[in-house]
This record gives sequence, structure tokens and C-alpha cells, in this order.
Amino acid sequence: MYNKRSLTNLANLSKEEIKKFIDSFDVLLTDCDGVLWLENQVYDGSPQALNSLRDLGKKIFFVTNNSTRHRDEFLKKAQKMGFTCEKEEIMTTSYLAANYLKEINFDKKVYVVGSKGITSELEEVNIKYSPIGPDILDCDLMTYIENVKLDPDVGAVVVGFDQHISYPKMLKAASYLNDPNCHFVATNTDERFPIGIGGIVKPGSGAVVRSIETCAERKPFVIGKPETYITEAIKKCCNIDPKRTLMIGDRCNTDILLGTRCGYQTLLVLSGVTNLEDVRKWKESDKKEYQDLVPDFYLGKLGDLLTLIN
Ligand SMILES: O=C(O)[C@H](O)[C@H](O)COP(=O)(O)O
Ligand SMILES: [Mg+2]
Repeated sequence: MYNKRSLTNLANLSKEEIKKFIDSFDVLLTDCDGVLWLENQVYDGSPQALNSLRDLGKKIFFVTNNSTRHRDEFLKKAQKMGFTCEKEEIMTTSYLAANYLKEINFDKKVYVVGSKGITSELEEVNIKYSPIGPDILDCDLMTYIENVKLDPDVGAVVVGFDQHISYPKMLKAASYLNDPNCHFVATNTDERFPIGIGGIVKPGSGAVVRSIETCAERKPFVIGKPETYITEAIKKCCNIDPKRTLMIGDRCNTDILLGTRCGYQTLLVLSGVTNLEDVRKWKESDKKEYQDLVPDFYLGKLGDLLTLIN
């Protein structure tokens, strides 16, 4: 049977056990939306908790599946909220998508289904892209299909969160991807954003990606968690001993699964997407796919760590 994760509540540990836990990792990868903040609202105590861990000598990386900002904007946001943070520590999926194309020496144009976060990162590595924003069907479909112009310079389709996803965008992306030489890159596949407004579901990038992979009949190369490209990028600038690395997240099928895949210790905070009831059910299952979602530790919110370590 697969080894069950312990699912230990950090809040129940003694001071001595907390010290042992803190001493057990040197590198910390933290998710952002749902752990540090929700949209533009910082979570109480999260900057102080993370800064305290930094003061204790932990190397910190901000690993977010969010593709909607350039790293500079992200840095500004984090610093304004009180996090001590440097640009090199920020791993966003838009930055990494641009980085991936640069690594493979891509020299054509990118058709982007996404936001300015992606196009501004492509600009930084001198990769050309198609315009973003609304692209709506302004005539009947057959007329549109007969007149649509595809750009012969496009050699890759990059898909991320796009609030203007539309039928014309799906049609163009799938048509470019009909060419097997056209690269297909997705920033991430999160189903939903964590959102604090009761009853409202905010569809995530995963919904946009799935719509395109369905009509393209192809699977993309996925940059974000739980795929491991994001950690490969970190390994290039930092020595990582998996056993002495902690992944903190609010979503088990991205953050915790990435930690499990990489052999990191994992901590789930309950301030975002995944709830404890679901995790307890997965823990009872004998199936590996569920066990892989179960974290070693959990805590109400990151800020609670502050009282535990002081
Ligand atoms: O679809 C998205 O982009 C995500 O739901 C979201 O922004 C993920 O961000 P993370 O929790 O990885 O910081
Ligand atoms: Mg999150």
C-alpha cells in the first residue's frame, strides 16, 4: 500500500516540535494566491510570518501559477504588502513561459490567448506576439470562417488566463495548432481562482486551456504547478535538497502535488482553495493519486506560523 502522508496540524505541535520542523528545511517555495493574499488583499500576518522565516536563514521562492502580471508588477505588489522579496525569487508562469520559448531558441511569432502578463514577459525576451484583448464574432460564423486570416509567422500558441476568451480565439488557436510544428504552451491548468465573494465561481486558466486543447486535439506543454518545469527553473539558480525543501500551498492538486512529485515536505494552509474535509477523505483512500494530494502538515493560515515560531 502507498505510504500515507501524516497530515499533522502544526498548531498541535509543542514549541520543541515546531523548532524541529523549522530546522528541517532550508528552502521554502510558497504559493501566492490563497496563501499570501487573495487578489489585492494581503492575508493577516503572512508578510510577517514569511519575513521571519527569511530572517531565520530560509531561502524563499514565490511560485505562482498566476500569469496575469509581469514579474516587476508582482514584485511591486509583494513589497507594497510588506513581503521582503527580490525579483529573482519570483517564479510566475508568464515569466517561465517566455523563458521556455527563449530556451528552445524560438524565433517566430506567438499567438497569445492570455493577458498582458504574458505579452510583457515575451517582450522582455524579444519574442514577437499577436495583439491580445477582445476578439469577437462580428458576423455570421461561415462568413467569419471564409474570411479569417491566419498569420504565417505564428509558430507557437501560448494560453493562460484570458477574460476575453471567445470562439474566434479558439478557432485561430486550434488552426495554428493544426500544424504539428506549432508549439503549444499553457501557463497553468487551475480550474478556478480562489475568490472571497460567496457563490461566485471565477473560472481559472484551466478552463481556457481545456477549451483550446479540446478543439486543437492536442495537449500543451504545461509550465505551472503541478508540472515540474517551475522547479527545474529554481534548480538552475539554487541548490535544492528535496528533503530539506518545504512547499507551502492552498491547493492540493497543484501545490501539494508538485511537492509530492519533487519529494519536498508539504504544508497546506486552509486560507484558499482546498478544504480539510476533502483532504481527510483522500487520506483514507488507498489510491496513490489521492495520497499524492495529502500534505505532511496543515495550518489555518500562514500568519498562524508567527505565533508558533515566536
Ligand atoms: O488560474 C489561475 O491563474 C490561478 O487560479 C491562480 O491565479 C493561481 O495562483 P497561485 O495560487 O498559484 O498563486
Ligand atoms: Mg494558490
